[in-house]
Amino acid sequence: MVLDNSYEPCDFVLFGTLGDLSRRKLLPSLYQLEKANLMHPDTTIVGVARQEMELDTYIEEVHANLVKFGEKNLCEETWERMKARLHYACVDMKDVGSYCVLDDHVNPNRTMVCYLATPPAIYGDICRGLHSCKIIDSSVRVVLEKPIGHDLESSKVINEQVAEYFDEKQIYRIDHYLGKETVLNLVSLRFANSIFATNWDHNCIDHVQISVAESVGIEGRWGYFDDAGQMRDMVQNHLLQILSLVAMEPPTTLDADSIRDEKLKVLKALRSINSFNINESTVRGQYTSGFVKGEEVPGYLEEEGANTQSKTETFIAIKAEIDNWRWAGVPFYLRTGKRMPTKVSEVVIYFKRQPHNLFGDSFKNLPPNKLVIRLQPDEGVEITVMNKVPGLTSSGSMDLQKSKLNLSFSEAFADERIPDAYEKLLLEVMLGNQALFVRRDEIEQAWTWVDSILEAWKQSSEPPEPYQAGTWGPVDSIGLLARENRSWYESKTGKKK
Ligand SMILES: NC(=O)C1=CN([C@@H]2O[C@H](COP(=O)(O)OP(=O)(O)OC[C@H]3O[C@@H](n4cnc5c(N)ncnc54)[C@H](OP(=O)(O)O)[C@@H]3O)[C@@H](O)[C@H]2O)C=CC1
Ligand SMILES: O=C1O[C@H](COP(=O)(O)O)[C@@H](O)[C@H](O)[C@H]1O
Repeated sequence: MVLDNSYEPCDFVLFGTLGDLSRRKLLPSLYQLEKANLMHPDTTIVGVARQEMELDTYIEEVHANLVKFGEKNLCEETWERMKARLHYACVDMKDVGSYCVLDDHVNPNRTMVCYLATPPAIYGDICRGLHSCKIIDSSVRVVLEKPIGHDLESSKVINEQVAEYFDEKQIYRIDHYLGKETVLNLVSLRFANSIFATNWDHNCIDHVQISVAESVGIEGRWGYFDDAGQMRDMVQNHLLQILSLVAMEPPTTLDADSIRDEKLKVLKALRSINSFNINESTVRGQYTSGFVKGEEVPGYLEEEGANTQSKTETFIAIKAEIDNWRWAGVPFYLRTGKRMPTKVSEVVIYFKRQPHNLFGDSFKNLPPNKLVIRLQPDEGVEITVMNKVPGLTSSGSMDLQKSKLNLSFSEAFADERIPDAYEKLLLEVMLGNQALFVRRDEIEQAWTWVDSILEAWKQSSEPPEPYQAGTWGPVDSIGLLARENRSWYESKTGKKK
């Protein structure tokens, strides 16, 4: 990409610049944009935190973080350019009076991007603080990190607090999965290929599987995770966003609202899961100690800081149904968990079997065609097809074999570096394009669906099923598909389930 005339410089103000997300993801992503010459020469980066700090110390801090979490061997020329952009402002984000210091760092004649890498509980305080020093006008953009709320009600409160000062057109809600190259590729795969565009419905598709497995546990985040669980941490946002992109109708254009309107319709069409259908539609689990990649790991209840009575789920499998014309009768099976054998995210489309068998008794059960979209790692797309085995047979019958047409991005685009999701998203905010950010109504609709499941679990008083770390989740998750004569896709990168 090359910067064009429409790309304006901005003051990129990073609230929570000393926090984990900023250090591990945001500052390294800004560095990569710098390296790729995608930062406007006049753009500045203003780090904001509550610690008193000289600019030189902040610069040293950023440098150390880039080395630790970004590139070991920083490109000196890139770093010199990035360093020249850095400012630091000390603000107690809960103290309205402390925001005036920002006047010394931002230029009122330029676009200001406020990235709130702080706990969502203080988003309202930050907006109030910015308002108090008269810094907000219609050109200011605000970026909100997830999770926005804990349920529909608290999400509405946060959204309202921000909406008091910012119009929806100024608000960029992050779901970092929308910045992943392969998630974006769902749109091109579906709508740039007529072979898929015309076969993408209940006439041709039997069912869809979306799996997002992680081998890590909760990584020292007990306080946050135990309150959230896998449902709020992964399903409410990432899995429902992937599902929406897979299931949405073709948007009229690729502009932000066309895409978001279509995603919203999918979320609205999701059949409610409640106490009547909770047992047949969901399975939740909690990991016990085990081995992941040969290393012994503790169970969830033995993690540092754990409450040993916790019933929080670390694994979920859901049979989701979309009540609309396109998807009637096509289940979408979602599965996500911590401490699974490997890190792998995939969407697998199972097409319907052939209506009639031409190939004799040995091929009575021809396997269905499958489209496997590997989101991470080993990003790529694979289709399984049946082929004639070359050669002659005395009976004259045809021998068939299952083969794979495999497009691996690392081979096909060997010279291209796959950017981190945050690089893409930060660039889009600076360009002022909201297409990859989640609109308020989408977030609230997703909460409506998720809250109903959480409420049904609460009423059932059943604890999550234990599963050993290093496995693919509780046995019942296999049953969720097996009772419909289906099974989970066995990932190439993973072990047998
Ligand atoms: N870390 C991650 O991988 C991910 C994080 N997120 C989201 O990103 C956001 C930030 O998370 P994370 O970086 O992990 O959190 P951290 O707690 O590591 O960082 C938050 C930062 O906000 C600062 N802060 C909090 N309150 C105030 C205040 N009153 N005044 C000034 N500064 C304040 C903290 O300052 P101090 O250090 O002084 O307390 C800290 O630097 C959260 O919304 C989180 O949910 C989302 C996805 C992944
Ligand atoms: O948002 C989150 O995502 C990560 C997984 O992200 P990925 O890009 O590594 O797939 C997850 O580990 C974390 O718990 C969650 O908050």
